[in-house]
Amino acid sequence: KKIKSDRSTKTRCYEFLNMTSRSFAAVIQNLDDELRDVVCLFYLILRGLDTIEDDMTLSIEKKDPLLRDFYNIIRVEGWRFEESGDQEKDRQLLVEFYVVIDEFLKLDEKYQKVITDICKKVGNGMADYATDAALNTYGIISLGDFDKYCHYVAGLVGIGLTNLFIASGLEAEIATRDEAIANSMGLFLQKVNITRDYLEDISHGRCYWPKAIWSQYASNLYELKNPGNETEAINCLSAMLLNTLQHVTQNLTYMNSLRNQSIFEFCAIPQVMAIATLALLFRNYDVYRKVVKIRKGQTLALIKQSKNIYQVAAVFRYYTQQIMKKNDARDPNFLKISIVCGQIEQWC
Ligand SMILES: CC(C)(C)CN1C(=O)[C@@H](CC(=O)N[C@@H](CC(=O)O)C(=O)O)O[C@H](c2cccc3ccccc23)c2cc(Cl)ccc21
Repeated sequence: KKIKSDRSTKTRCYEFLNMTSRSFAAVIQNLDDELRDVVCLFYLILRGLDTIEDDMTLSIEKKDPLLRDFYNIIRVEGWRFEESGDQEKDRQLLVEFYVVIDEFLKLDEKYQKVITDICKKVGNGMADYATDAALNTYGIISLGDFDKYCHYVAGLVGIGLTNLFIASGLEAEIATRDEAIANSMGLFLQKVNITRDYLEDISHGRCYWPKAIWSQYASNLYELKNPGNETEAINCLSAMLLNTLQHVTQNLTYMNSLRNQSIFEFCAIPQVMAIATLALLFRNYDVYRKVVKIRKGQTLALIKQSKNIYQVAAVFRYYTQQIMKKNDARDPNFLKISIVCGQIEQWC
């Protein structure tokens, strides 16, 4: 009986992984044996946290303790959560969360320690911002707030992954130990998602674009998408791109320090997707009409181009040149964008 339940709980975890994240699940399953289960569980635990944070049907009184206590919850055998409302596939993960917990508690202590530590920091960070959103104040005012929020929801994931890579013994390079560049890996991905998801987020009454940026182009974030403000909207988008591009050279340094092939591809694929998405978003008014995504065919081509640092550098060089071509001298960010693109091309 026990053996059967072991097989089914681990299998069930991978079913959730494939259910909750399309293309990325394959990348995780491609990791070396030592890290595959660890990263799969880390991903599912973070997905559980994210589902609770994103659930607009949960009152702040319910949500706050759940987020702050999640690092303990992942040790409570049998725990499940049935009140989560909106996203069906994510909801099912929480209904059967005890499966993730069972597998998590089987991990080597050194991995449990890393994941617990990150969960505690992410949970508290999310709870801090959830309160702001509940109080309906714009939680993200300054560029510092922007980097802090992204640190909580994505930068810490980079730091956690780096600690898992080092704990596994598959990576030892000092450069990856530098928390600032591991943090930067996450900030880049999250800022691209935030820039891309403008319409979806404001339709849910959430806004993650920092006031320090949008207030230079409109008196409120919702106004940006109104007819007649096209030029301001496009230039605001450039300012978001400029803020996001600043992480690229650190990320290239991080990827250049990786030695394990499966870890390299695991880290490189989301980065090349992100730069391709960012280039597509640049000066693209569709951001204010729908969620702009790169085509499936482009995704597959990019995955093939993520095998080593030379290929990744070539991809970054290509999309940086695409951005330079679209750059417009009338845009107040024109010069700064060309400078940061120059720095990226220099690195490559
Ligand atoms: C918020 C986020 C960027 C951290 C989410 N995040 C990622 O975006 C995934 C990619 C992903 O989920 N893609 C989605 C597409 C999409 O959702 O837009 C897919 O289905 O293909 O990658 C990241 C991720 C992968 C590799 C290295 C990383 C280093 C620092 C931070 C995050 C890192 C991720 C790794 C883990 Cl373990 C957990 C979450 C993530």
